[in-house]
Amino acid sequence: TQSTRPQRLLGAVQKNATRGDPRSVVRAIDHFCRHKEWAMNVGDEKGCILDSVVSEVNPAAVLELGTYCGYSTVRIASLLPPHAKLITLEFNPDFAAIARQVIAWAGLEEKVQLVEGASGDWIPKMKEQFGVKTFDLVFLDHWKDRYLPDTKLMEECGLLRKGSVLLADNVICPGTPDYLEYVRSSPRYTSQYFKSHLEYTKVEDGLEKSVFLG
Ligand SMILES: O=C(NCCCOCn1ccc2cnccc21)c1cc(-c2ccc(F)cc2)cc(O)c1O
Ligand SMILES: [Mg+2]
Repeated sequence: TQSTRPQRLLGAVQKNATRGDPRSVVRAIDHFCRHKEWAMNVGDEKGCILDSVVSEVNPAAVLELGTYCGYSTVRIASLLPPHAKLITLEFNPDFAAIARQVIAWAGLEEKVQLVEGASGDWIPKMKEQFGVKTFDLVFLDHWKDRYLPDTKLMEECGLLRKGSVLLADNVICPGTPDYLEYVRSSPRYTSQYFKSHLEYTKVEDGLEKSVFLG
C-alpha cells in the first residue's frame, strides 16, 4: 500500500540521521523537505528564530500546540535545560505515531510528553493531568483559527504568568489575522514580529513573539 508523506519523512530520518543526535535529525528533515517533498515543519529559517527565543527564555515548562512529525519538538527539546519538560499536543493520530518515532530517534523521549487530542479539550486539563503550574513558553503551530481561542483559554485557565512567552508560527501564511490583532492591541501583551519565509519557500511568513504581562 502507498506510504504517507510523514512515513517517508520518518524514513529519511532513520536513513540519514544518527540516533541520539537531534541536530542530525533536524538536518535530515530539512534536506528531505527542501529536496524531496515539502512538508509543514517550521523549517530551518524560522527554526533559527525559534531556537533563539527558546535559548533566551530558557524555559522549564513548554507547551507546543501542533506536533506534526516532531521537527520543532526536537528543535525545542534539544535546547531545554535538564529537568525541563515539553508537552506537545497533536490532533492527528497518524502524525502523532510518526512524531513519537522521530522524537525517539533524536533520543529526546525523556524531555517530551506527546499528548493526542484537541487543544480545546486538553488545555483546561493541563494542571490536573500533568501537574503544570504555568507555561514559560508556548509554541502555537496548530489550526490557525484556534490560536486566538486557545490563547484566551490559556489565560482563563491560569496557564500563563507575568513574562510567559507565546511564539506563533504562520502569522502571515496561512495567516492568523484575529490572533495578530488581539496580541498586538491588547494591553496584556507586548508583541514583536520576526519576518521570515514560509518553510522551504520564498513566500513571506513570520513568527510573532508575544510576552504576557499578567
Ligand atoms: O496547517 C498548518 N498547521 C496545522 C496542522 C494541523 O494542526 C491540527 N492540530 C495540531 C494539534 C492540534 C490541537 N488541537 C486542535 C488541532 C490541532 C500549517 C500549514 C502550512 C501551510 C502553508 C502554506 C500552504 F500552501 C499549505 C500549508 C504551514 C505551516 O507551517 C503550518 O503549521
Ligand atoms: Mg507551522
